[in-house]
Amino acid sequence: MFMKGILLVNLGTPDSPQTADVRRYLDEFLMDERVIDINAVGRTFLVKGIIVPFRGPQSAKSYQKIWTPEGSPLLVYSVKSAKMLQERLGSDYQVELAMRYQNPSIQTALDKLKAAKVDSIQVISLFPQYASATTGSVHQKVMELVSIWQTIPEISFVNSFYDNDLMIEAFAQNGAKYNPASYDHILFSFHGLPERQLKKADETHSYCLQANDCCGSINETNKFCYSAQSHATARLIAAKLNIPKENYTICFQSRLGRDPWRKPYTSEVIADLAKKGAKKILVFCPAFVADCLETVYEIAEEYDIEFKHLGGEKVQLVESLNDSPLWVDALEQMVKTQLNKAAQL
Ligand SMILES: C=CC1=C(C)c2cc3[nH]c(cc4nc(cc5[nH]c(cc1n2)c(C)c5CCC(=O)O)C(CCC(=O)O)=C4C)c(C)c3C=C
Ligand SMILES: [Fe+2]
Ligand SMILES: [Fe+2]
Repeated sequence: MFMKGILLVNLGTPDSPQTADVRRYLDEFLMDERVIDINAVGRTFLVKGIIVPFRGPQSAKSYQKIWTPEGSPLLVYSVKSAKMLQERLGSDYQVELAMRYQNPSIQTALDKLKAAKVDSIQVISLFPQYASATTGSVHQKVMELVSIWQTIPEISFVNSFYDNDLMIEAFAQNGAKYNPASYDHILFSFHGLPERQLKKADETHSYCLQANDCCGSINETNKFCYSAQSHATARLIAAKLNIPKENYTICFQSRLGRDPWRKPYTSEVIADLAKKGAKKILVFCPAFVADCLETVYEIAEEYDIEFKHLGGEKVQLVESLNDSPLWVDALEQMVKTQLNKAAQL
């Protein structure tokens, strides 16, 4: 009997919300040359000299606010959805969950798949939209680790799933519970990315952030662009929920440092909406398949407080896919589609 290995990989989270663990996490994460993509000396100075010592304690306080009795939401939901996928797929498959940074590590997960003598490994990075800093980094790490194995099994990688219909439906169903028509405005807030990284992904060097409405549709030039894929995800969810174009804004959150990141910034869009008299805003965060610091703290807590200070009433977060059965349907479909593709070759 052939045994198929499935490796699900999410970003990673600290082992605990204590400063030392948060610092270790930030260090591993931000020293990744795909994340802070500047020269090694500059990156080391910035990360080890500034961000880890100063941001560490501040981030630890934020993590303490979102930590649950079971642990960090990102890990708790990722583990739950991996278990649900294992149950769905049955005993011909072995599903392992890993985190790109910290634990459970990719090394440990790959060791388990190797011990199970799997015939193939399918890697699914849990980021709907491709970015070098996330999916690219996961794929590089897996390739590095597997490259020294004596026998390298068949390996496939899912590049992105920004338009997966079941995933779109899952976000739409979560949003529908809030009756989007009853809100003054809807935001699709994606994790930000430095403009520099978006431009580096554009091999023509003349399209991304330069052509008029460069993210308005997916085409040959921008098909791997994080921003274009984010815009496409937002359009698809909006279409499912019949949200007219003028009632929503696509924006980007969680920027770090002084370099320009993809605009508009969520914080500025929210401030602007408050100025215009909006009272209730509904926020989807479809760059995240599990709730995490960036959703339950940054959006539901920080931005809600800021909006209220500016005269607004509520910033309502649409919960992420977490352990929803429809999300597990989407994962199952990705596994089966990839296997069918391989069988046809
Ligand atoms: C969804 C995709 C993500 C992209 C793209 C991404 C890029 C990116 N992130 C940072 C810096 C930080 N991100 C942090 C948290 C964080 N980021 C993602 C996802 C993406 N990041 C998630 C899911 C999380 C939450 C993790 C959790 O434990 O809940 C943080 C740490 C938190 C903090 O201190 O505020 C930092 C720092 C950069 C620099 C970057 C692109 C280059
Ligand atoms: Fe991030
Ligand atoms: Fe782009």
